[in-house]
Amino acid sequence: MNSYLFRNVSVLGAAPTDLLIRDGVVAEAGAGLSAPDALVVEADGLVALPGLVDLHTHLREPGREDAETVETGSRSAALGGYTAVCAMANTSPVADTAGVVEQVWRLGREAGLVDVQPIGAVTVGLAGERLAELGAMADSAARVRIFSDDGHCVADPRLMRRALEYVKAFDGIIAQHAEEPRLTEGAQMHEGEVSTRLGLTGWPAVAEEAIIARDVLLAEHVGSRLHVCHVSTAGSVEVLRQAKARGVRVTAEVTPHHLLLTDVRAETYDPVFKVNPPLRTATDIAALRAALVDGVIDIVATDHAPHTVEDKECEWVYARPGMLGLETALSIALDVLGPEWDLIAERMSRAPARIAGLTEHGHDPAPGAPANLVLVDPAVRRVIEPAEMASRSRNTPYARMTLPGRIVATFLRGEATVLDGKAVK
Ligand SMILES: NC(=O)N[C@@H](CC(=O)O)C(=O)O
Ligand SMILES: [Zn+2]
Ligand SMILES: [Zn+2]
Repeated sequence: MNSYLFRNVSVLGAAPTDLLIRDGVVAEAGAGLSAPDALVVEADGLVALPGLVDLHTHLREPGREDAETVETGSRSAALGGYTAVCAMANTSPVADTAGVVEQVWRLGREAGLVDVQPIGAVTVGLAGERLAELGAMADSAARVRIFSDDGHCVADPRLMRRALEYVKAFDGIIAQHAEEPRLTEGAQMHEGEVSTRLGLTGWPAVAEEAIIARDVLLAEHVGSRLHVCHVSTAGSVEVLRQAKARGVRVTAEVTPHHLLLTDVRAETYDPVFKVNPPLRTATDIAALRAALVDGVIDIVATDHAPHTVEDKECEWVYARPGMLGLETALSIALDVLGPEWDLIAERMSRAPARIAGLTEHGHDPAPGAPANLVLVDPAVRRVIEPAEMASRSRNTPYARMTLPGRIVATFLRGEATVLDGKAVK
């Protein structure tokens, strides 16, 4: 096992110091450390953060290895500064059995670039009809604690209630894709001025808000934990604000793209901007940003959703919804929040690690902490080139945009997964 000595690193923006990484932990911190056996990383100008944790990643394996694999998605994650990702269940076959979640978990260990924590499906085949074997997935080697039918909403309120009740026994969470399906039939983009002008069927904000309102009431009624995926509207923020004020056990995420891009992008008819929930308005963005700062929204999660060229470079109405996110998330956060390192560490590492129960992750780099961390150069501005991404897919909405921040190095349990901005394996 290698040891590393970071010279003159700024831990979360503090005055520069040295950090010694040894045996998988941060062994020492302080000025002028020496360790003759350690590999030296000259870290002037670099900021050390706890390794990022993504609560919402689509790795596509098993079933759509042409779009992403556990390995390529893990590499994408490491390059984005992540040390752990939660893999969504909408694979083929669906991750609705102990067998499939164990397979994904094992593939993650084999790739060895980030910790891959499988999410289990709530219902068999994501069909929304009967509960999947939640207990068996929880007891499996993958130790599943988060369950989600993401891509689909658990629309049946009785099923949602039973799922919330069921996972309470092992402090599990239901992560809901909040979309009332009857209100979004045929929907192509946010329902508003732009959809009217373009003549595309709208996805109204109320389709999200109505499900969140229902679910916080259900979670309150049964005393269970609810997590709301990809919150996208100002109205959702208000529902969550009220629920949290009443003490409902609800957490919520926002994606980088919903913090930055609006429905006006649909004017290009470029399906790279087609996503679920859809890009909303500037008013929504302002509310989401404020909620992320004040804590009504707990975390940033990427909803990294790779799709092949065939599924994406076609007419808007035929294109699959979804965008890449892992390799650009920290840059978007920096762009949106500025160098607010403590806030970024909280929303992108500590809080998601807490919610997911990933106890090895989300620790600030300090003596005794597991060495899951990332070194960022905030001074660099980089041009996003889809062809340079490690993801097997190319559907980034940020192509050719200039964004702040470069991930210089990522460490998983004290071993580099990224060095000099390049994946180690
Ligand atoms: N976000 C998306 O537009 N697509 C996701 C599913 C989802 O997150 O709902 C996908 O799996 O492609
Ligand atoms: Zn979703
Ligand atoms: Zn998703």
